[in-house]
Amino acid sequence: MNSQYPIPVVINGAAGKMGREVVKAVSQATDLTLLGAIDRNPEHQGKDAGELAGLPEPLEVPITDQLEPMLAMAGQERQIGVMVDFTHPSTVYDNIRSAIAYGVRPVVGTTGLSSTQIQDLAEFADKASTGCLMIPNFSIGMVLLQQAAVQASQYFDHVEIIELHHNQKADAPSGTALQTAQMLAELGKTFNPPQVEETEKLPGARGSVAAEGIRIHSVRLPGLIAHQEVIFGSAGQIYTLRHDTSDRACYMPGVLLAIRKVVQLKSLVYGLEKIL
Ligand SMILES: NC(=O)C1=CN([C@@H]2O[C@H](COP(=O)(O)OP(=O)(O)OC[C@H]3O[C@@H](n4cnc5c(N)ncnc54)[C@H](OP(=O)(O)O)[C@@H]3O)[C@@H](O)[C@H]2O)C=CC1
Ligand SMILES: O=C(O)C1=N[C@H](C(=O)O)C[C@H](O)C1
Repeated sequence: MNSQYPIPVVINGAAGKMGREVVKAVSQATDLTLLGAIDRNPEHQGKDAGELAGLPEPLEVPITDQLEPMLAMAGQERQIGVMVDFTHPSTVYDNIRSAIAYGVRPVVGTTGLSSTQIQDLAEFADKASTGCLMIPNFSIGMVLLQQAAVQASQYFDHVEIIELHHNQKADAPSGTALQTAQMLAELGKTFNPPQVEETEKLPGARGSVAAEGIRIHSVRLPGLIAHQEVIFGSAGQIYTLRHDTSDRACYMPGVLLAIRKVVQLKSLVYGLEKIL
């Protein structure tokens, strides 16, 4: 592939909260070109993606709900095309398979896929020798939090995760909290050995166990964006790691990096930390 051409990018979910940020970020990057802006919302069909995202000038890229024709077009470009997906757990699996079928590289921010679906997509990408980046959290702060948590988990046997999000979020727990629990579980020990026999007077009061005894608690409230605490405890001490987002712009350096990296990959890679 010739890298003298900008990478054509199709954004799926372009009218959503994340999609609008990605429209702005991609349109401002000189090595990328916004080829298509997909969104199912009937209210936004035909609107200019740039104007919808709050840019002062139109980008002359209209919002359309036609994903497949747009992927077909991206698959015909001189440079490998990329589909960025920030949609919904109910549609992302099919979107990824379609993109790969058209030779377009998916960069997936949408969370809520099951581990079976992720495994299946990894096999599909592998067979097609097509790169796919699945990244539950694009912010550098979260990567650093997770690294610190992995380090701390060597010294603490008790840990719980609290994730807090806006109340428009479809999936619980968050993809990030699940990934964090998985990272700690990979250490090979079981956390939170029971100290007493517990009774939940209300089902779910103690959260849900993700892996190796690690519990995740999910909070949903208007006014929140995305936040996570990993709380370690041992006799006489508490060690708390916390990450807060105040603007979805925090994800954009990670999204742009992923777009540039995915065109070089031949299989599915999970997690921002793998491409830093
Ligand atoms: N990886 C990361 O760093 C981050 C990941 N996320 C994840 O990204 C995803 C999107 O988040 P966000 O932008 O906040 O969500 P929004 O609801 O704001 O945007 C989602 C967009 O996808 C559309 N959509 C919803 N359902 C479908 C469907 N079945 N088929 C096609 N399109 C659909 C929505 O349309 P409509 O308005 O009609 O519903 C909307 O335009 C979520 O899974 C979220 O968890 C979010 C932030 C960061
Ligand atoms: O829905 C969100 O907003 C977010 N979703 C991702 C997740 O589920 O981990 C990433 C971040 O927490 C924001």
